[in-house]
Amino acid sequence: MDEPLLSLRGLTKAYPGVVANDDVSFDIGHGEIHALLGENGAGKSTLVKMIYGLVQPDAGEMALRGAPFAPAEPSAARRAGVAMVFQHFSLFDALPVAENVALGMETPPKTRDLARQIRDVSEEYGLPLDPYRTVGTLSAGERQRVEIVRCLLQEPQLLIMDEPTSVLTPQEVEILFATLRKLKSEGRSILYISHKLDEIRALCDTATILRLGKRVATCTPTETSARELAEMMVGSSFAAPEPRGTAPGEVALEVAGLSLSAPGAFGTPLRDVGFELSRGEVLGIGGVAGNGQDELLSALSGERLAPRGTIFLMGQDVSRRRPVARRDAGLLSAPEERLGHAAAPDMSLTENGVLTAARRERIVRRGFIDWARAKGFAEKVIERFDVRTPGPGTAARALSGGNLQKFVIGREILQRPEVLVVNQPTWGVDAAAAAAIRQALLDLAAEGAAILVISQDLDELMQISDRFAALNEGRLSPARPVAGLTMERIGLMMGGAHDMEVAHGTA
Ligand SMILES: Nc1ncnc2c1ncn2[C@@H]1O[C@H](COP(=O)(O)OP(=O)(O)OP(=O)(O)O)[C@@H](O)[C@H]1O
Repeated sequence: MDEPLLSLRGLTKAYPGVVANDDVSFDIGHGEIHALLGENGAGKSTLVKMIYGLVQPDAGEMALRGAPFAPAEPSAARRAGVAMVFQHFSLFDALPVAENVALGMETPPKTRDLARQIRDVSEEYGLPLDPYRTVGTLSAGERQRVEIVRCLLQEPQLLIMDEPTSVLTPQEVEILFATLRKLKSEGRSILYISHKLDEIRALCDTATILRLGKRVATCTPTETSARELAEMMVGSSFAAPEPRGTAPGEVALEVAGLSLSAPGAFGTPLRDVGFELSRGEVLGIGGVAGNGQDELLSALSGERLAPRGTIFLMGQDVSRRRPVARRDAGLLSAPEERLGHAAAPDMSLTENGVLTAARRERIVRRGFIDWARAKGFAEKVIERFDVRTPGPGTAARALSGGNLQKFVIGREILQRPEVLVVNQPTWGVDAAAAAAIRQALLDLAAEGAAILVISQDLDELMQISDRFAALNEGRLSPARPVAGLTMERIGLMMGGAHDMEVAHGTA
């Protein structure tokens, strides 16, 4: 089997102001798990979009099993045996699994037959899924299974996955890896985009590294250290974040007895949430996605008002204050979903800066927007946080995911919050940029701000938090100092075994 499954030769794609892929060539073999690595904006998404027929190359060619391959649209790629699982799922919450799968098919079978096929495939590949469950009730990991099973029903030869583990628990990651290894054993190939270098080393046979749109190397990840991989991506070495060891000061944020009903049919209610957060301190909140993370952020930011007497900022009850008033008082936040929630996709970075910094940066005065000041602020964020973009006039949607994330977090940090609440601050951000964001959060804490980091990345929380608490079905465990916390204890906290201590204490 000398001939590769897919060969890429000289692929080039330019956008205004940036060459997203520059003369990229490499091969993907049969039965190979091939990692695609690179910093934010290196061109990974653009490359896989060309393979999947979503974007047409300006130059270069592809061959699938030796035959010319130039899909004009995704359905052509699918017919040729290429399937893709996106980072953002395209599922309808109100419909059951089987109907969601049917919607993506050109000639769907009867629901009963399709349900059987879904069961068969999900059992065969170890991805348990009930075809009749409503998608809105599924966890992020289960939704991803729907997308994977939908792809597997097409019997693909090449499965493209864009950062699949960012929404999964450690256990779910293991299940996914077992599935991918089974596909490999059947001779199918996988192109795997990820920023998690340890995972790539555990799973992938080969890795291609892109930097600034060019292929810089193709290597064997098991023979290359995570540090070497990261350095190939950035082209230099970078420093891991260092805590500064400040002693916590007075309490800046206090939450007590905070209960809120679920915001919609598929949300999570908050149940008697309480914690204290001091100046100079980083409190990490972990937990599996969908356990109240978004709801906690909206209650703290003021997007949803909380019952009186539940949220205190520097001793003042802000529970009934709206977002603008909370911002004025020094409580700033950055939600998880960067496009649509944290940033308005069609607005420029300058305009997106105005959205949250209007008052604190004195961009709006006497009802007028000072555009020079607005642009200056956006430029400052771009420069300080190394946001790769042609300039502040660029629309938010034209930025790569990681670069927009750097902008969204940087925009809040530069407003010098008293309390900063962030959800998934480094989601989809490459290793070097993630280290820079974490360092910026630690620096902010060292300057006396109180920081609440909600994240599904346990390594991140262990690295930067002073104390850790877990959300489980809308309940928050007591916060514990991170020093001395074992993985087993963390697992128990995430699983909701909050009363362990009490039980032991009274035994
Ligand atoms: N539709 C578009 N219009 C203009 N520029 C674009 C468009 N899509 C991508 N780009 C630019 O092309 C470059 C490569 O982006 P791409 O999304 O492929 O990177 P990536 O490696 O997938 O990044 P990330 O890891 O952050 O998702 C970036 O500079 C990006 O801003």
